[in-house]
Amino acid sequence: MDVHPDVERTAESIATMETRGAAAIADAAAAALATQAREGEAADPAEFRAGMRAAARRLRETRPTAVSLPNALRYVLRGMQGEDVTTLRDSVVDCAETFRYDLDRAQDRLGRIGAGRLRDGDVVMTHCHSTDALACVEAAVEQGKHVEAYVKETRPRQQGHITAKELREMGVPVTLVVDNAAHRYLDECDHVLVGADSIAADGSVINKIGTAGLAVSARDRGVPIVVAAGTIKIHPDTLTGAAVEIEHRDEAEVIDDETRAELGDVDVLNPAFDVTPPRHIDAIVTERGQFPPESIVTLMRELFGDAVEAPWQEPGDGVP
Ligand SMILES: O=P(O)(O)OC[C@H]1O[C@H](OP(=O)(O)O)[C@H](O)[C@@H]1O
Repeated sequence: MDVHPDVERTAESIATMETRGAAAIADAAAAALATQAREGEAADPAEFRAGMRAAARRLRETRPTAVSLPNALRYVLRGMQGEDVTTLRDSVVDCAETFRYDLDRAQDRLGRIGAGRLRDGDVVMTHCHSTDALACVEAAVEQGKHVEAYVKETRPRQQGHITAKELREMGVPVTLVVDNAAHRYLDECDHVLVGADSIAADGSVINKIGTAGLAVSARDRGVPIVVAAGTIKIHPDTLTGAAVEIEHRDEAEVIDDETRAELGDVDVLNPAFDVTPPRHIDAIVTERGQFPPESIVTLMRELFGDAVEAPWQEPGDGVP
């Protein structure tokens, strides 16, 4: 079934990482579902529902690791109610709007909670670019605290440059370092502050590749590791034992054509994420408060219950 061109464009933009970051992906997916509902050409309720499921599947298949994407799709499709096309359409559009509004508010709230951990004069080390992590720094700055940052470059896509720029816009002094220099500068830092793409039931944090190594180094240097992540990053499937799929991206992000030719027969791996175990994490800051990683499972049960639906599936199709 064809999906609305806007859904196709959004899916492309997520897959190519023009739209990136777990929260931004969730927001874009909800907006695309609203467009599918508003502008899709469905003759009857069954066709409307099938069109919504097809749009959700197209968005779902773009990137596998950030659970904010399927959580957004679940939220919007669960709100799809009605016996005629107009009611169905309105319910999806309303639900997508509520989701996007709540996502924004949740980030503001978690920012204020995370800011409570930062004292005047603190230095943070960041990895990749996380809007949740930056919300904590921004709130601290708004409270009048002076915060400085060591920003890891984050190979291969160098999202650290985005972080550096946004911190500078907040007036935060920034020192950009290559990833391998993190250990050297941790003694000058009071916190490691990162985001998350998914949080598993045991409190493991799945985030940009390099987070796990940074956490090991930070433990060694006695620097607390704080993960800023809205509850949209909680991965309900892990409650029943499912593993979080780690995305592997193209080798072209790591080496160019010329280097590829020089290297010859060499395998290149480009995993986008890694898993930091709960024992290396001090706190997970959400809009519902901050939690030790081990207690995330309680929040997960409260928010998602035990049954995880895949509302984009066609009836009778067993594959989520
Ligand atoms: O939701 P926010 O906090 O903005 O971002 C969360 C995480 O999403 C990013 O992944 P990518 O750059 O899309 O691969 C980073 O891993 C970042 O920590």
